[in-house]
Amino acid sequence: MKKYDLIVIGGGAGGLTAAAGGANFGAKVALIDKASFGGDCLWTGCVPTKSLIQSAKIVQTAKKASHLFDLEVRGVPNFKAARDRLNESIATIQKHDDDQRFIDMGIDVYHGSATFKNENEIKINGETTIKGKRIVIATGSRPMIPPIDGIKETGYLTNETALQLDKQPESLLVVGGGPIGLEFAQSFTRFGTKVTVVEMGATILGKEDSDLVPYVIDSLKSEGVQFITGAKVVKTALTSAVKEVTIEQNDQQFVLKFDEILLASGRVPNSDKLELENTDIKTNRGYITVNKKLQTSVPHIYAIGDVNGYYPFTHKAGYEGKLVVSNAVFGLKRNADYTNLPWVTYTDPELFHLGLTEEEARKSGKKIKVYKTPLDDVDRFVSDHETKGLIKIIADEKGVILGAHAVGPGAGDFMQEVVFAKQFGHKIGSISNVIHPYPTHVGGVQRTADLYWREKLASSSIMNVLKNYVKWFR
Ligand SMILES: Cc1cc2nc3c(=O)[nH]c(=O)nc-3n(C[C@H](O)[C@H](O)[C@H](O)COP(=O)(O)OP(=O)(O)OC[C@H]3O[C@@H](n4cnc5c(N)ncnc54)[C@H](O)[C@@H]3O)c2cc1C
Ligand SMILES: NC(=O)c1ccc[n+]([C@@H]2O[C@H](COP(=O)([O-])OP(=O)(O)OC[C@H]3O[C@@H](n4cnc5c(N)ncnc54)[C@H](O)[C@@H]3O)[C@@H](O)[C@H]2O)c1
Repeated sequence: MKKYDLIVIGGGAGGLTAAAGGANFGAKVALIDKASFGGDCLWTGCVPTKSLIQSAKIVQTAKKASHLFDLEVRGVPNFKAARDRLNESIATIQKHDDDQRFIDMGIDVYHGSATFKNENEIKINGETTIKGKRIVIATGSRPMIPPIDGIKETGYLTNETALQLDKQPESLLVVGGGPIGLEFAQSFTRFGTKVTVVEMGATILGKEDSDLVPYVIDSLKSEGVQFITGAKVVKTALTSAVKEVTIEQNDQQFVLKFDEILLASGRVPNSDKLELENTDIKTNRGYITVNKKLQTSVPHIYAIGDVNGYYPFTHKAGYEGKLVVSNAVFGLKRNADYTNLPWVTYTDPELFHLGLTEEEARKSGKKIKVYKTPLDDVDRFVSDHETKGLIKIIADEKGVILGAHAVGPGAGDFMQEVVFAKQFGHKIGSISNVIHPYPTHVGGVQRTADLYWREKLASSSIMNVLKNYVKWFR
């Protein structure tokens, strides 16, 4: 039986980082995946959806150009061409996740389903058994299929199938108003599908700062997306190639008809096929329980990425992949810390999230200050005619950044400066003191930080002294 310092189960964002890191530092590593390496992000998540979003943006820009500049733009956008483009993106990025790259690092690569024989031995496809001193579980998550009466018989799409359609549906019901649902809803709408989103909660994007969400709602509505909130799908049926959907809202039921249904109502962890019953690994609703060092209840076995239930993002899985190398390969005792973990929802306008929302900050009991700049106060957005949006930074009384949120074109990029400042303990005032080129979108971040000094000076007695000094000096 082959023996390893580190066995990594799952070759996605988390597992690939952990395996490469371990091998770089001289550990003997085995990397197992039941499919090709790359995981959800590469094949059915971030990469193809962002490619589709960009294609849809081109279509939208063409429509806008036609409206604004009397350009003649005619015809129906070719949905299949968008699919080809996203597959091209996958193929190009896949080269970084090729088997050979990991073999060249000295890693033993296995393709097959991994199961625990015991707490040190892993079976691959029920045949080969390998032994590891330390094991990292990085098996990710998959779409949750909600318990809707008739859904299986009616048929549905998930992020796994919606990206490879041959034919664009004329009408689409999206179940779930989270990031997956909305990114798909807007893209399909821009290509001409009539999209309705049903969301169980009182609002879509329920985890986001409530000041920002209306901008996304307005933008999607103006493009034709319909929202039904505080509602759930209770029943579906297939009648002469049309999907009949019974929706319940305020104790009333009504039926709508769609060509397709996309389920985007959350995720479930891929832990159920690992035969964890042969170990003492504990789970909570299927998510593998870990401590801050990312150890499971069996200390030499770690769990990273979506499967541990914390923040299902690629960059979080990558962060944990690096951390687990420190802990499992070097024997350090580093804790995971998500205080400075940003995320972005790639609707148009984009939505950026870092740290506490205003609601959370107020609930924390701290005395807080909220600094806001609407994008129509930022020259670059004004000259772009892209003024729908808001930048918001939440700080404590001393200017320590607690949260930062923005909605607007490119918010995911122009807000990164705040992540740097927050992570390295720079206060909001420091952002104001950095020279920003004019006119940039990130200039809006500086403008928001300027508000801190403006308020400080206005409320300070030094201001009166300064005014008297200036009078005297003149
Ligand atoms: C539509 C969509 C869009 C997204 N967009 C973004 C985005 O823009 N930005 C962002 O940060 N995140 C995004 N995400 C989330 C992101 O894809 C995940 O957080 C990330 O892929 C998690 O990485 P992971 O390593 O935990 O799991 P994965 O990358 O999913 O990797 C898990 C791997 O484990 C393998 N595996 C599972 N079980 C076994 C087994 N028993 N034996 C062997 N192998 C196994 C799988 O084949 C897979 O390759 C998106 C997700 C979706 C669904
Ligand atoms: N841009 C990004 O970084 C990005 C993009 C896509 C996904 N992701 C990650 O993937 C995770 C999963 O995304 P998601 O959008 O599927 O999940 P989510 O949990 O964020 O949102 C699902 C939504 O569906 C609603 N819902 C659940 N059951 C329902 C039902 N039966 N009827 C109507 N509504 C229902 C929930 O109230 C929720 O608002 C996210 O948490 C996110 O972290 C990230």
